Amino acid sequence: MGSTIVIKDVSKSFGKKEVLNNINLTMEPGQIYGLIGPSGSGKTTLVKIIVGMDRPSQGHVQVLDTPVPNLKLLQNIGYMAQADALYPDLTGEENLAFFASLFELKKDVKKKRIAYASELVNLTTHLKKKVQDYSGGMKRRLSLAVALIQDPQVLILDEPTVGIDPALRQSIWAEIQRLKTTGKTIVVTTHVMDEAERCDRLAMVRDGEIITSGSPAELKKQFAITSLEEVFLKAGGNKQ
Ligand SMILES: Nc1ncnc2c1ncn2[C@@H]1O[C@H](COP(=O)(O)OP(=O)(O)OP(=O)(O)O)[C@@H](O)[C@H]1O
Repeated sequence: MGSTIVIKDVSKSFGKKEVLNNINLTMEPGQIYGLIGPSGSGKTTLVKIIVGMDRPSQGHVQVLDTPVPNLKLLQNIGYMAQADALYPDLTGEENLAFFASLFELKKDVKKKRIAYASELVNLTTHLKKKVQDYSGGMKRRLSLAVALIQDPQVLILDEPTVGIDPALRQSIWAEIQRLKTTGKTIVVTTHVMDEAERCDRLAMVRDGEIITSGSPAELKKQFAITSLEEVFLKAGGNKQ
């Protein structure tokens, strides 16, 4: 098998507005990739194209050697969107059961996955509550549990820890690191620099282009500075 994700010459326009310009990236198993860049730079558009929710205007994407979009691929892609896509009238548990039912999971596996995912995001004691009564952070946590429910090979997390308190953020990151050691490919968009530090590779997106990429240490070296925050400000900040 080749790379998990191959993004080749991808551009995307909405009407006359070009949002992505000739993106090329490959992503390998057992690695965490961070997409960082200012608001509106195109990160969400890029991850939606990887998932197959948006189509590129030019270029193409392959995930697990399969051209995107492909319905079967969704069994192997866990996607946590920036906006929570949950059913407010259902309980947390019912939401998880519903999303689990979209995948080919045996009954006992499904039960275990629901227990694992709700435990991971610390929602076990709130599973019987309706989602409309959840706080914003609880909804984010449930969305993360949904993304993990089918034990996908590829995890795509769009700002996964926004609204999540520091202690839980630590445990979620510990789990992301563990999942990586099982060979999964993880893509995270983030504005949080200590999260960017935890990625193996970073791609900095600005105005729809990848202006630089490399490991956190490489980027710091390239810009001769010690913190990623400075890399962000130097390379990713407002255009002068
Ligand atoms: N469906 C759409 N129609 C028109 N313009 C869009 C659409 N989706 C995104 N855009 C535009 O594309 C640009 C990139 O948006 P995108 O959400 O990808 O940025 P982002 O880097 O993820 O931002 P943030 O960090 O704030 O989430 C923005 O200017 C946005 O307004």
